[in-house]
Amino acid sequence: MQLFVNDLTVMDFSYLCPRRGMVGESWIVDVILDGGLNEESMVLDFSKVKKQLKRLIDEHVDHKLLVPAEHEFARVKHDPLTDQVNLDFLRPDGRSIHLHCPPEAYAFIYSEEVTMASVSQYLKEIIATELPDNVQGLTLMLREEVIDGPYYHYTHGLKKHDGNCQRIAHGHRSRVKVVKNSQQDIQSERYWAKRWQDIYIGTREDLVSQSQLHLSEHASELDFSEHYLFAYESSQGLFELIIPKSESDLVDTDSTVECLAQFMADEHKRMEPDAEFQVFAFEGVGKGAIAYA
Ligand SMILES: Nc1nc2c(c(=O)[nH]1)N=C([C@H](O)[C@H](O)COP(=O)(O)OP(=O)(O)OP(=O)(O)O)CN2
Repeated sequence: MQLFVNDLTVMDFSYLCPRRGMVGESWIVDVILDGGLNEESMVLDFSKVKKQLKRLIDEHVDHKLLVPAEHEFARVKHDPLTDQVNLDFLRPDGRSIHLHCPPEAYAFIYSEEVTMASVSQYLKEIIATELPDNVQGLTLMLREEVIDGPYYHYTHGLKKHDGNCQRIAHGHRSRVKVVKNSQQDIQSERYWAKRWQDIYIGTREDLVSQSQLHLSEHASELDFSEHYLFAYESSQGLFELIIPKSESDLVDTDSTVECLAQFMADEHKRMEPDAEFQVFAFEGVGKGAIAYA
């Protein structure tokens, strides 16, 4: 017998890609369980499927940075004294990425690439150990939201959030809608899809100098003029990130979706002061903020 649950959850996370850098993603999870019936004549109570599987997925992927631990660019070092993990992703041509964060900020995928297949395998191994004996098989199907217009992938961290969004490198794949003078404006939507294609959105007040960071031996060799350096401390610990300027954008506010929607609306108003703008900024799938300028 097979049991299925579609739209079990949406995983919002970022991953490291040798070519694209840091990529924000939102993947929808569908699941199929194979097994015999238990004493309730069920493969597994839907409520348990939803709660237990979602909890495991949240714990192991959601709001984390996924690292392709077997890629030749990846260097990982745990400091047992501080319980911080240094991650260096040594992309060539000055595009390396470096982090110094609590262990919970990362998920290590033992593969050369982070793909739907490698993440599904990683989660399957974790979830399989927690299933009751009558459930013998598990299939996880990951998919992107179908978006019939422009969208972007961004990574950010919300230092004031009291949950996992405080992690400095988690992200989303998000659609955007811009209305200019009461008409949907595809040109403006394409502008944001290009500007924020694979972007790190940092808050200007989180910029620090190199002397304020815990640099790994790899990061200390960098040309710092080509990188932004961000750091903050929040309830889960100390978060530090060094990332190429060419793959980042700066805002003067926090990067909540409310602030990003307003940032976009204000940018349009600055470029065309005589027009009226309404921006629908999504954060992942099915939620977001609307701003006016
Ligand atoms: N009003 C706002 N609330 C939250 C914002 C925001 O910008 N404005 N942002 C976040 C985080 O960035 C987070 O990444 C949002 O992800 P989400 O998956 O929705 O968060 P949850 O874990 O709470 O939801 P699940 O569906 O359970 O994964 C948070 N809030």
